[in-house]
Amino acid sequence: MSFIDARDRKTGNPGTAAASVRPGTVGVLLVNLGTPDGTDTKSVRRYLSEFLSDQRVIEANPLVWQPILQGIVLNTRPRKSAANYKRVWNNERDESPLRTYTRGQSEGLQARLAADGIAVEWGMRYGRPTTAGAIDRLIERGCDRILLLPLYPQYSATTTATANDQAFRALLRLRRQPALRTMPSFPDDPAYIEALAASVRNGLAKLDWTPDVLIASFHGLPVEYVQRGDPYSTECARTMDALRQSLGMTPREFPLTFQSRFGPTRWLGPYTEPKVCKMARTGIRKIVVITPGFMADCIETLDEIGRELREAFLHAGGEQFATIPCLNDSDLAVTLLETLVRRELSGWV
Ligand SMILES: C=CC1=C(C)c2cc3[nH]c(cc4nc(cc5[nH]c(cc1n2)c(C)c5CCC(=O)O)C(CCC(=O)O)=C4C)c(C)c3C=C
Ligand SMILES: [Fe+2]
Ligand SMILES: [Fe+2]
Repeated sequence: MSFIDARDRKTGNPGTAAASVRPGTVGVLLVNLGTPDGTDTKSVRRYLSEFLSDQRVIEANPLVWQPILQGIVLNTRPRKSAANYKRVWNNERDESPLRTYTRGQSEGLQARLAADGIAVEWGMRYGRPTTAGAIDRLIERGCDRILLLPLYPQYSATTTATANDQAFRALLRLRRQPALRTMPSFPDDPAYIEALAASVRNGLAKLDWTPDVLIASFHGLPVEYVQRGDPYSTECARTMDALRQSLGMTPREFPLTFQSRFGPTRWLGPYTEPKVCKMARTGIRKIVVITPGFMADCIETLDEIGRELREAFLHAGGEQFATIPCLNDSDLAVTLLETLVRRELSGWV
């Protein structure tokens, strides 16, 4: 038995590899990070185990890292993370907000592209729905050309590259592969900056107070990864330069910070929480926080920023704290995705 046949059988979907392709259909696959299936410790442990075993995410030697992960991290972190996930969970759908918004983005984009005969599906890098399953669904819908769109405006090997890896890994199973095109990151694309600027303006207009400072908090990354060539921090800076210019703000009025530090190594700074607490202690009383690197609200924005950072700022002497939601499945987000996709499909449609 060949490798490919064995894998086709394993998916239980041998027909997708050959028979059902109607040549000519173009598909778009939105990929986000991933999320646990439930808020129980076991589901969170399973998810974190897959996520933190990815060598794109943790570059340490697996012979050293796996005993630490399995023996220490996965015996402590899942309980705390499960409690955090419970606080932000979408109980109506029994799923995490990240999954709800990613589905919403996919459905919104599908509605915009249906008349052009373009199929849209969504999947996750870790957990469910899987990237491979989403590719299978696109193939079942007749796609022989797929545009892969990792939902990260700023490129990082830890996010964009591993999403691409996973899609190409899924193709390993297939005898007849679709063509796969990957979307470049879009850190200062005018369509992205316009959507962010509009969301800032909308968010500020809803407040009956004016912030002393607007803070842009991005997910962090180990400094060492940047030193080895990851362009993430440069791309975050490009986003901020363009967004400040669009809003007519200075770095002092609209600083860039990094959140979600994990582990003992040095991460990109300044770290969001110490920076914000220092601001509170030095007389800044009212802040608004936006998280432009996240296309959808998730545990990192809703709990770490919306709850933990709020508490820390108020505790340090702050008086007013608000967050601006991520683009989520708003019209702004869907218009952004449609603009990026239509441009990137040039030559295919
Ligand atoms: C070394 C560890 C990590 C790196 C590197 C990392 C990079 C990175 N992550 C995102 C986006 C998200 N991360 C999310 C959660 C999350 N991230 C890490 C660790 C690293 N991330 C952990 C351990 C967790 C889980 C948090 C917990 O409380 O257990 C999420 C949210 C997922 C959700 O379901 O809500 C996102 C989104 C980016 C953009 C990035 C690199 C730039
Ligand atoms: Fe992360
Ligand atoms: Fe976090």
